[in-house]
Amino acid sequence: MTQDQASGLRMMNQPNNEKVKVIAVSGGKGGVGKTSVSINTAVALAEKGKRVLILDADLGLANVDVMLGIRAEKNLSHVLSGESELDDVIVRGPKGIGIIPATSGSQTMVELTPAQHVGLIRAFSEMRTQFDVLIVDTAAGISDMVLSFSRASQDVLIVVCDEPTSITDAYALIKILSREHGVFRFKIVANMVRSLREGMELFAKLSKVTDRFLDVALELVATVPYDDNVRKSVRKQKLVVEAFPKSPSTIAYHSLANKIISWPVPEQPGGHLEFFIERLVQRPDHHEGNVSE
Ligand SMILES: Nc1ncnc2c1ncn2[C@@H]1O[C@H](COP(=O)(O)OP(=O)(O)OP(=O)(O)O)[C@@H](O)[C@H]1O
Repeated sequence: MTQDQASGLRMMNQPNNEKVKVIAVSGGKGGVGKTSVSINTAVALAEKGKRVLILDADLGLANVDVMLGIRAEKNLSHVLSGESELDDVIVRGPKGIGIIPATSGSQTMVELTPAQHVGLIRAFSEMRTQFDVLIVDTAAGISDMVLSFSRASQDVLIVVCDEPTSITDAYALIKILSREHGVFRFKIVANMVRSLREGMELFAKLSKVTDRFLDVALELVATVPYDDNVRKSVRKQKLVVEAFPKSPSTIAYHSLANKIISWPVPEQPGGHLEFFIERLVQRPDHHEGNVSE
């Protein structure tokens, strides 16, 4: 689809001009806590009155719905194949958050075909469901899908934890996003840390290498403590923010949610998801940097 076609679709289908904040949550490495950060923060935002939608773009492994014990009849694969619209696959989670489930684990669709990519862009431009924040829980690694969602989002959150490969994989992701996709600002979440200090040290480790080799700006936006209640609540198929409202990680997710609310949404003519779709269709060499300058 060309950009012109994309504009046409938007003009036909955008129901209103509400501004939407789109945040990609990435990590480079798997298992760092991306999904936990995405859904707990989503529920914290919902508790503050925001309408939140999570796109589970972790196409290799269905995650969000499993973590919440939700049985989804339809998922992103039905949208990609053109059988369903995005509005029809959205399932409701705690506090009314909307979830667009990923394809099931049996389907290995880590990379999208060009036709599926076009289908996804069309699906977004035709979506009628109203929301204030879209959180894209991307897959681990640096597939095209991760790169295009990160490029298209206003804010890119990178989750890291204290494991050597977490820092190197986060660095690899930041390098490719900055060098080839025009993303220069990154918001770092230090996860599973034993102390605030450990979080700051982790951030310092990553900034040291990015400052030396890349032209990017990193900001530490959250330090989520290691918290046994995260796993305990998963076993109950609940989220820690619901099951343990006073737990240290819950407090950290709420503080991240408050920050997210304070981040400006860039002024875009037409509003809604226009910029997101625009940037999903953009080729990597046509970028201008993240929008949240
Ligand atoms: N703050 C935390 N304290 C303790 N355990 C945590 C914390 N955050 C996440 N975990 C645990 O770490 C494991 C990995 O978390 P999660 O599934 O959210 O990671 P992920 O990065 O999305 O992984 P994947 O890429 O494999 O989907 C889970 O067992 C989760 O319960």
